[in-house]
Amino acid sequence: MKYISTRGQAPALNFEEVLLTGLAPDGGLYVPEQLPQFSLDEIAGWATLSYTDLAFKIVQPFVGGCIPDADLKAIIDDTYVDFRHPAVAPLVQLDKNEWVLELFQGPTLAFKDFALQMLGRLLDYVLERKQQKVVIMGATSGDTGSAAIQGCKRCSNIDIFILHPHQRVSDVQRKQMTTVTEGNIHNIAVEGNFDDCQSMVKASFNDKRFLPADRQLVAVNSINWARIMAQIVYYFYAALALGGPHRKVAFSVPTGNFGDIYAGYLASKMGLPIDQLVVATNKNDILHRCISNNDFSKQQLEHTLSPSMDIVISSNFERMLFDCYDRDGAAIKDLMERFQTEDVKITDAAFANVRDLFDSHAVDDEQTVKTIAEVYEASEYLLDPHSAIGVEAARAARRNSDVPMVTLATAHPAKFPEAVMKAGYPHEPALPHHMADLFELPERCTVLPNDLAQVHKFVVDNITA
Ligand SMILES: Cc1ncc(COP(=O)(O)O)c(C=O)c1O
Ligand SMILES: N[C@@H](CCOP(=O)(O)O)C(=O)O
Repeated sequence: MKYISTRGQAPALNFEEVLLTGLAPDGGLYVPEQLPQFSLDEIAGWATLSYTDLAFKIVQPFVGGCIPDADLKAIIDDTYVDFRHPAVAPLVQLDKNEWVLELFQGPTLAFKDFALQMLGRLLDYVLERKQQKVVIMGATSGDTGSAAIQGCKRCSNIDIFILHPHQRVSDVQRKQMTTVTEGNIHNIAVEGNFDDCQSMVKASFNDKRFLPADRQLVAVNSINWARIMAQIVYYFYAALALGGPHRKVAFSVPTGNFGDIYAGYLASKMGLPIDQLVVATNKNDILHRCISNNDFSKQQLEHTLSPSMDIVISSNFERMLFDCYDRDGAAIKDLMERFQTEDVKITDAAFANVRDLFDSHAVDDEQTVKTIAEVYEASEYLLDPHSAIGVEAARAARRNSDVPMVTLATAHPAKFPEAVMKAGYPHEPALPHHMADLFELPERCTVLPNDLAQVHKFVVDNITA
């Protein structure tokens, strides 16, 4: 399995190389040259597999022999041990043909654990084998950071630096990151927004000269292909549980960096019959405007009750556009470079492709709160604000009520007490047992200005010997 860049000018890599990188040297993102294809009969044969056995079937072809099967199987078997539900990703029914897929049963209570528990173990395995030390830089709007820290904190070959927007993540999210005080974990609160953090991380990948020569820079954000790969699995798992592949299923996905829904799009390209993919956004609705109206113009980032989706510049949309432009790397390079400085439109042909693949809907804070309240009233099921946006978008954009519609519940409501209590829930939702002492633990975090040179100095000064 080879991985190529969306901008067409970088050397192809194998899985191990792509795991240990971030952006391609031409500024693009890596994607598989060819996707594995599964027949309906093959997929149907997986209906009784456990989550981990299914994950192995889907992940193994992407690894392309870089890790022996027995070792890969052991890594995947270990990946979900800390999930709190035996199904790993349980489905909960809200109404006739309306479901939520709970992706928050992992250690940090968000869907990011699915990929970052695996990524941490893959990195540990590969780095031990190569006896190599690396630096991780990641940007978070609240959830990737803690999931990456939990996934990687035991890896002695990794120093991890996580940038989050200062005072713009929830208290639970911040404490999940800053109370992990192992020496190789560094939290940086940037005086800026998530886009600022993400653009500093991407700039670091584009020019790595700030790092000592013996350290490679590795990504934990969804620019890292391995993140996307692990997220494909739960689309198959949910569809199989609801009668797939011989019955189509629809998905609604709370969206920010476009990694999660892109994984759903890949699942369908790999052979899973999916009826509809709904891109659900908050008021930061560039993706909704682009998908519905070919308006790909950047607007000021707004802070909302769903802070993890407060993202304007969405990394993985480029991966999807690459396909919608018939894999024309030069056209994507031109489009993405112009997108930095001007309002762009995608070509008519690419727009038609996008419209074929996705529906979209944007939900503001007022409606988010209303949906949390309505769903709780109707079924006593408490949604977090991100998942509520997914449910609301599913209801608004749904095309066929005979098809099961699955909303990805991307976070646990206890991470976002503000939104939940605005919806009339009488108290802060309880944190699961393993986090009961979160608010008593000491925190370690460094506040830095929105300045790349200062962030780089901090990174270099804190790399362990
Ligand atoms: C809780 C939650 N929901 C949804 C999203 C959006 O997912 P994606 O960035 O993969 O589109 C995020 C962050 O990315 C998140 O943390
Ligand atoms: N919502 C994310 C933003 C980063 O997204 P990623 O999937 O690219 O890591 C977060 O919670 O940090």
